[in-house]
Amino acid sequence: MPVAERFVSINGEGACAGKLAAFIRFAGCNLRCGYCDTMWANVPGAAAKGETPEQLAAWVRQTGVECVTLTGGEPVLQPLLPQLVELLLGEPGPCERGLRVEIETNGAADLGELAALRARIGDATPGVLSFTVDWKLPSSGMEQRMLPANFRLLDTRDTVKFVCGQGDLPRALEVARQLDLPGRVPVYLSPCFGDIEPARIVEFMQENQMTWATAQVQLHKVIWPDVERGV
Ligand SMILES: C[S@@+](CC[C@H](N)C(=O)[O-])C[C@H]1O[C@@H](n2cnc3c(N)ncnc32)[C@H](O)[C@@H]1O
Ligand SMILES: Nc1nc2[nH]cc(C(=O)O)c2c(=O)[nH]1
Ligand code: SF4
Ligand SMILES: [Mg+2]
Repeated sequence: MPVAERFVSINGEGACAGKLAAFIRFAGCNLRCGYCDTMWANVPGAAAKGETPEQLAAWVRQTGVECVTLTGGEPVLQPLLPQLVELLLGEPGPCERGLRVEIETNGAADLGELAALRARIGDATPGVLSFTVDWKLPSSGMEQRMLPANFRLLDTRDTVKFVCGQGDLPRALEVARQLDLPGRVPVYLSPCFGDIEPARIVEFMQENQMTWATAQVQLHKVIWPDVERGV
């Protein structure tokens, strides 16, 4: 599998924000979001080290952390991802309750196989798998690529993330309602970094009584504003 980088940091996004996590970033993506902060990992021929699922699972074990984030680029494009996920879910984890494996995915890669794997494995493995799925909004330039079927596969273990740029907030609310997310899947609203004031997101939530949504700023960019890799 083409690994652009792997590192331990605190998770800066999603339901595990603030917790130590082992990150594996795969090279290559099927989208080109205008704001992408990891374009360096997406370009054809991006530097990547070939590693097997077994090697990656061994590295995760050696880190000693409980949370694992599989990201990219677009991790769901990797044909061996289900194999890696199955290995990770079978790991005992540092606290003997298994690993919390999170897949960060863009909404434009079919989640059917991974959702079926999760249903098949069920409670038989110690680990837990969750999907953090973006719905790309107009400012990304990629909204037409979203696969609504992906969002029907999600439940309370998962997260739908709306990265909001200028003018995107009303569309995020409309999509959340159309996809029947409130009360069914946790929803996070995150500012496209540097593009809109986070306070604008909070105001919008207040104006629209979005009690079901969570506002979130990318924590790692607050802590390490000028560092692009390895955090
Ligand atoms: C780099 S992407 C990799 C995973 C997958 N390709 C995706 O888009 O979800 C990880 C997360 O970073 C977010 N992201 C990328 N650039 C961003 C930016 N400039 N501001 C805020 N979030 C950003 C994406 O929207 C996504 O939720
Ligand atoms: N610290 C940190 N947390 C993250 N959570 C999701 C990330 C990603 O790029 O998918 C990310 C990242 O790049 N760094
Ligand atoms: S889908 Fe994710 S990795 Fe791909 S361009 Fe968009 S933000 Fe970047
Ligand atoms: Mg990132």
